[in-house]
Amino acid sequence: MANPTLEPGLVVAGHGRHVLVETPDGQRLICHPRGKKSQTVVGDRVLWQATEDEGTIEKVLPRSNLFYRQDEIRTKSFAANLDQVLVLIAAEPEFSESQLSRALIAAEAEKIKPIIALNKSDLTEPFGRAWERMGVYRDMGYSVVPLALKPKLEGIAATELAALMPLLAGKTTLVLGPSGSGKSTFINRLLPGAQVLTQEISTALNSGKHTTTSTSLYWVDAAKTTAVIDSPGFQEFGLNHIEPMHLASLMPDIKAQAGDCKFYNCTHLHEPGCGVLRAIQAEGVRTISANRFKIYGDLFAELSQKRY
Ligand SMILES: Nc1nc2c(ncn2[C@@H]2O[C@H](COP(=O)(O)OP(=O)(O)OP(=O)(O)O)[C@@H](O)[C@H]2O)c(=O)[nH]1
Ligand SMILES: [Zn+2]
Repeated sequence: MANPTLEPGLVVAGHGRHVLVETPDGQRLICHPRGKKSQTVVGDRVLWQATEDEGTIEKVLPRSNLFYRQDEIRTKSFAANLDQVLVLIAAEPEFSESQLSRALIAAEAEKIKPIIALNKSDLTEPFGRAWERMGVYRDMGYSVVPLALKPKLEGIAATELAALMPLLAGKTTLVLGPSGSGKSTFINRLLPGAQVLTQEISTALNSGKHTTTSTSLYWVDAAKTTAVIDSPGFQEFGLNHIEPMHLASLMPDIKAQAGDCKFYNCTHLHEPGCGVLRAIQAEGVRTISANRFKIYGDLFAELSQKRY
């Protein structure tokens, strides 16, 4: 039997090694990890033990998934136990297709469903161009949702947000995106009180220091069935944890053509009888865009470098 003094909880915010744990009755308290090694992330289900006024994390329960990126020197975990990842990009600043693809690949690798949201639909011209660029992602089966999150744009904003809500309902969604895409605006549209909450959490976790928490989980509904997790904008999205030979299977457009390659261990870069290269060289309708094939090739090279 489990130790009776261990209480269950959900990690709802994290800053460095200190986390905020929510108990089943809705209380929140600061917890510290026991020992140096235990790493908790937002979304973790844990068992904690009360100390004088705070708590220690005694155990992290098994995760259904962990969404993370990894560069040469370190692993950066975003969150655990996710149902889906909402990749929020915008008409402006222009997003990098390589960064978008990396986020999608990381999600596929953990079998987490990605949804793409393209914000700032009010900026008609750049939005039109961006929407067109998203065509290949729609073709490979991803949901691409238009958004206008800026509060002033009540008309479109309300309709588009309403259209997104059924996709979020009953799920835990990590919101991910480059700086300036509108992540804070999104959280504040969904939860008008979120800014205040973020501030309170920051203050609690940093003992008043002026730094923001890195990641927080917000309940969207009173019944606590729908949650969104925000995360800080990222610059680099390393995928060092992915084997180069596994890459094609995580890119739906490449995967779709990789079935009839002559060699079972085809890298899809130079082999004769390669289905991917055939698709790239085909006249007429392109099933793999030149951009995506370049991203594949660049990533394959990057992931094939000596690992540490
Ligand atoms: N035109 C337009 N601007 C928007 C829209 N949504 C957000 N913005 C603006 O885009 C800018 C960036 O929005 P934020 O919500 O701060 O973006 P963020 O993703 O949280 O950025 P970081 O905090 O840097 O990660 C702000 O000036 C917003 O007002 C939109 O639908 N249309
Ligand atoms: Zn091939």
